[in-house]
Amino acid sequence: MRVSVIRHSVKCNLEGQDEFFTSYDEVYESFDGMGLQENLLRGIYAYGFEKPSAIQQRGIVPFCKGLDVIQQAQSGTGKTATFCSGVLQQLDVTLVQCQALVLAPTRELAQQIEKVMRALGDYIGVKVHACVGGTSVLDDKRILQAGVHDVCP
Ligand SMILES: Nc1ncnc2c1ncn2[C@@H]1O[C@H](COP(=O)(O)OP(=O)(O)OP(=O)(O)O)[C@@H](O)[C@H]1O
Repeated sequence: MRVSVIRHSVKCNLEGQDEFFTSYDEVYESFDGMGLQENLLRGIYAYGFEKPSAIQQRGIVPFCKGLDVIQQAQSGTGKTATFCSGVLQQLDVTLVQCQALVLAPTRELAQQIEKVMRALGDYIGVKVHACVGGTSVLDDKRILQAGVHDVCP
């Protein structure tokens, strides 16, 4: 399914119906209206976000509903916070085991995603770790063995 808005598009593929796309055109103009858990909302506001960006208005809720979401938007439009919010909303932090794997094409991006995930998930108590080149594999191993919810390799 494809929603196209000027320079922003969110494609959502409904699970089990991947042969065709249908429109998911709900727009949420505030974070409050998205049905996010309170501690995630606190993290979002504490990070300084007041109003969702265009891609966030369209992308966070379908992500939280478990739909497959492809986001396409220009750099700096808020895609990272969109999928971080979607991941954080669905985590069960009482289970200290890896529940999300975020793949990024560069070390810098993986570390940036780790930072945003940790900041937005601060009040949830999320444990995030970026596995990137140039750092100790032994440290990675130790941290992963101790348990994390989210890994950004
Ligand atoms: N709702 C928001 N309110 C205020 N600032 C925001 C909001 N969403 C994102 N930002 C800020 O805008 C900047 C760009 O956001 P982000 O990195 O999520 O964009 P992106 O689309 O993932 O960019 P890129 O494609 O370059 O990775 C960041 O500084 C982020 O903190």
